[in-house]
Amino acid sequence: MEEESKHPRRRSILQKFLSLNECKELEFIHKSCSTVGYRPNVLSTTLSHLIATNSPHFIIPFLPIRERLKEKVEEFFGCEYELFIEFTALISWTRGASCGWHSDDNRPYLKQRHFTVFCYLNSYDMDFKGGLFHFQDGEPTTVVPLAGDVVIYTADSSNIHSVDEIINGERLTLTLWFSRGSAHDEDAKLITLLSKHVLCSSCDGPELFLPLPASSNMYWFSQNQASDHQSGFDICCARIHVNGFDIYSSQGKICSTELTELLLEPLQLAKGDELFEHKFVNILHALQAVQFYRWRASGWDIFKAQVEPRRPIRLSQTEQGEISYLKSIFLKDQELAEAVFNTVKRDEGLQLSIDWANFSAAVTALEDYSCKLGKELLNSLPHWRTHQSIYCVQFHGP
Ligand SMILES: O=C(O)CCC(=O)C(=O)O
Ligand SMILES: [Fe+2]
Repeated sequence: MEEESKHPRRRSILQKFLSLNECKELEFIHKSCSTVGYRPNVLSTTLSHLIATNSPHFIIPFLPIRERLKEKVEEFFGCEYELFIEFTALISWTRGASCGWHSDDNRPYLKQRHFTVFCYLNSYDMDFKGGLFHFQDGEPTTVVPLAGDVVIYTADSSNIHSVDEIINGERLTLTLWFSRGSAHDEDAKLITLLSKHVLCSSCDGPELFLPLPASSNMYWFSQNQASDHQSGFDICCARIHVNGFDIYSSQGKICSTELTELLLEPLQLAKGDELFEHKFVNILHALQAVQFYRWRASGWDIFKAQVEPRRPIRLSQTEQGEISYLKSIFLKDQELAEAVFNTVKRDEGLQLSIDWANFSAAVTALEDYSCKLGKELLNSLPHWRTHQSIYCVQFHGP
């Protein structure tokens, strides 16, 4: 009771708390790494998933944002130095997803969640239709998701809320829950995972952080729950497809028993009758390049002059046939894939404007970007282990 009267605040909207580039960078990570979520039509990227798929370096861009949010939540609710981040995830909702009235601690196993933070990474009407957020009572009642805006509220029953059904597009948030209980500290769990996964794989240098796909079920999107891969689609192939690319397997003849393994093997990207010569280590690596290009596409002129354009190779009829065959396997329902992932208004021109010289520059820039994050991770990890806390470590010198 006393706690209530001292801190009666229950919610706040922080406008433009994240920069547009922060939103875009997290969008890149989500679209490169997400898996099908815990509910139909929902996709998610958790930090532990990034570690498990050999992409722990992608945790780095979350750190300054997590720190700023923690500070803000503690300040707003008057609990400085008392909170722990319980869970961090990128979550996207696609057509058909919605959520009725509820509070965020409404299950016995969720009682440790004391405060909720939703950062909107894209915008209502521009990137998706539907998906308005409502509080059952009090002010504000309705929140219109806009890229960069953040909603913070107490996770208890004083903040009953709902989200309208998504009509179209992909609605993306960075979601965090905060707890007063140190036993629920996400950092401690992540440090344990990082210590296991990273220390053993990093001996040869950070350039080895190439993605490693999880089980193929985790990427299979289907309308019916009991998915046997006979309907629906692979989300990685679908994202590559809606960006105007195809995948080509250089593994020679396709043997049907090994099809599910195929996406774990080296493959190439194609567009129309042109094949890009670069070999990606697996589907996630190819997807990363496509999403990176999409993220940075506007600034490529600077890079273009610095790289030798790699000439595309013309595909033969047989090779084009193989591409169509792969599509028929991994995009069983192509119409559904397009309906789920096609954006609402933006980037309509992107599919038409792919230029292999620019794309090649993007692949090189992605390597530099990943290498920089990888180095930062490897330098930070000993500090995190010592302090049992994940934070932005300041490095001096070159
Ligand atoms: O994405 C949102 O705006 C809210 C979603 C929500 O209420 C939840 O995941 O508990
Ligand atoms: Fe909720």
